[in-house]
Amino acid sequence: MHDGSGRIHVQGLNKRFGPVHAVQDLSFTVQPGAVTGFLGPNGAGKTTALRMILGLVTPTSGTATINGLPFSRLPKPGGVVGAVLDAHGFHPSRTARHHLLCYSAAMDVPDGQVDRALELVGLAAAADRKAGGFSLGMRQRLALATALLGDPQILILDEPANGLDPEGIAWLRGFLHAFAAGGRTVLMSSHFLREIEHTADRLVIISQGRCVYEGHVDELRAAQQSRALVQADSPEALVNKAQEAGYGVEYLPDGRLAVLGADSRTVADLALQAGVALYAMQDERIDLEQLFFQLTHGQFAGLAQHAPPTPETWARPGDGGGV
Ligand SMILES: Nc1ncnc2c1ncn2[C@@H]1O[C@H](COP(=O)(O)OP(=O)(O)OP(=O)(O)O)[C@@H](O)[C@H]1O
Repeated sequence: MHDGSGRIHVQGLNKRFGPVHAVQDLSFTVQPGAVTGFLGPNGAGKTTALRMILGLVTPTSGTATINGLPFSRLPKPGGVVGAVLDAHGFHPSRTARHHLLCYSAAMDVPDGQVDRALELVGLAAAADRKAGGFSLGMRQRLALATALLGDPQILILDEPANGLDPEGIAWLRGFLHAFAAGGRTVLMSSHFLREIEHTADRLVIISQGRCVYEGHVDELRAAQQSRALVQADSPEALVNKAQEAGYGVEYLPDGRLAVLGADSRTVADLALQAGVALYAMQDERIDLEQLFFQLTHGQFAGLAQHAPPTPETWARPGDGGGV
């Protein structure tokens, strides 16, 4: 039964495993009607946080609630949350349908939901094939079908795009968008911003167990100002015109101008108004991946000091280096 909220609320969550402080004072909210990407480098604490939300790991302190309740107190949790933490736990000799029937019986869900779930994830044609012969992409879909059995309000997916080919990623994106557009909630983890930036509407980025960003993907892009790089025959006249229009301008060492927050089309219009000829224009795109590295820098600090081996490391004695 859906109560119309579909909100996940994490407040001051901490988890220690002996000396490892896996999740540190983590707070964020996941809203319904959107896909929220839960992002962080390897070891950032994503899986631990998801497991705490799902009541599989006990927090050292803090709370995680779904629709205002801890997972363990949700009435009929299968109808509220469907989760995929691992797409590998299938009995290899069981068919996809048989696998789902085992779960539907355990969840007290009508058997009709099995065929619906297989249809929803595009596995209807493979329903009677053994899961042991499934590709990684098919296993991901079967895991998703399992999560959908209870017709949940919320999907929590740990690295659902892992191992998917581009077609599989595009399919997953369309699936999750439609699910969220119907007013439901998606929380999905990933360690690649690129993999998630066109799927997620909102982002929660963590590093070393702490939240370093929570907000819309577009806001993150906007935080990194774009700029147009131009070569002008009369830079001073263009600078004056751009400043009049409210744009900041920087002189680059190579003689070009960088007009901050503008695209090349806007700068071309300004140049036309100022009677300035332009010889070259380039839009500098916002590199979200770079921003992600900056935000999670602390996590990589130790690794960065350990430079990868050089080609000399692999040279065998007596190698002349020629081919
Ligand atoms: N059961 C456990 N016992 C001890 N340490 C653990 C346990 N589970 C996780 N950790 C540690 O907690 C930290 C966070 O791990 P976690 O798996 O939550 O990160 P993650 O962001 O999901 O990483 P990845 O993207 O590599 O899966 C890591 O240092 C990990 O080694």
